[in-house]
Amino acid sequence: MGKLVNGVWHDIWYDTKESDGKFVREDAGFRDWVTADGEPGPQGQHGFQAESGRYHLYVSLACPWAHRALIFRQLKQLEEHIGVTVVSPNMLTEGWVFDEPEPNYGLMYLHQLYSKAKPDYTGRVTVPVLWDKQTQTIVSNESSEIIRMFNQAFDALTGNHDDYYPYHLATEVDKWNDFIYPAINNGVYRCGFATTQAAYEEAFDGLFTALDRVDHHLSTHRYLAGDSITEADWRLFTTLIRFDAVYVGHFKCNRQRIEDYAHLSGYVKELYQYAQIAETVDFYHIKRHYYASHSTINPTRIIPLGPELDLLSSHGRGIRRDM
Ligand SMILES: N[C@@H](CCC(=O)N[C@@H](CS)C(=O)NCC(=O)O)C(=O)O
Repeated sequence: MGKLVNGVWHDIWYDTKESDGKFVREDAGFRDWVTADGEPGPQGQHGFQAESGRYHLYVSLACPWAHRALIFRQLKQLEEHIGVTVVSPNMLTEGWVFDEPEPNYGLMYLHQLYSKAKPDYTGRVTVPVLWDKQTQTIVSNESSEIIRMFNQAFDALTGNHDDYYPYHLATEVDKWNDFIYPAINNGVYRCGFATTQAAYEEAFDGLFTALDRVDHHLSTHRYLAGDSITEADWRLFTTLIRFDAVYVGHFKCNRQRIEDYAHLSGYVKELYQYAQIAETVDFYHIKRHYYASHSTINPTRIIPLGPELDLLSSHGRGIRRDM
């Protein structure tokens, strides 16, 4: 694990000294936007035109943020239009690496792609990365924005108009995202990467208070916003699906498992069983990455064999109705 400083790779772990032992995630460095016609993005970001075969997605199958992008590529039938390269699950001294040279330039390290885009780049080298082969640069390395682009920019090419951020639910989806990101999506990392007892306990309390609240909501609602699956559900899903396999043990998020929740347990199964989603979930990569890469947390790098997960049995969510 490390970062680029002025385009040069340094092998350094997260610095929590300045933040009382709390893990603070860095903002993504590339924030441009793909749009149907190349017009600027919603906040005036530089626009790149949606074209078949022009963009390439670099992901880790372990990473919950990259998983969002992979899910949207699948849901929106972008497989033929946007190529994908999966990094090795082991993130060690060179950060994310490729098991074999990546297909566009034969690079071995993801940080080489970042310095190709910006030779003096300073920042962490994260997945996902949406790469533009035409101008040879990173369009975006922010998953929440990549999935918004995938949700509609390529609709004319794919003919798929499914909308996971519909206008009439946008405020509600944003509200859920704002609640779930700090406490749950990033909350598990704040537990796992905390370096003081107090920072861990604060993250732990926030995490389980938030999970309790979501579980309660799901007792009377099938999904988070409205009566169909939205972006907010997929964003929550990528954390929930890793929870019992990794976060309970490795990140010490162990008050209870998702399987022990009355409603979250069925909800995560329903999303897992949604068409083509199970094939985006790879527990080998998930377990291997966390347990073998974070040597400060697990110095022996031993990867636990369990738990046995039951994700294919009946989810029991079909009869629920919004109230
Ligand atoms: N804000 C980014 C966060 C991505 C992120 O932090 N990815 C992790 C993997 S789960 C990563 O690549 N970490 C490498 C590092 O921090 O050095 C997003 O949502 O796309």
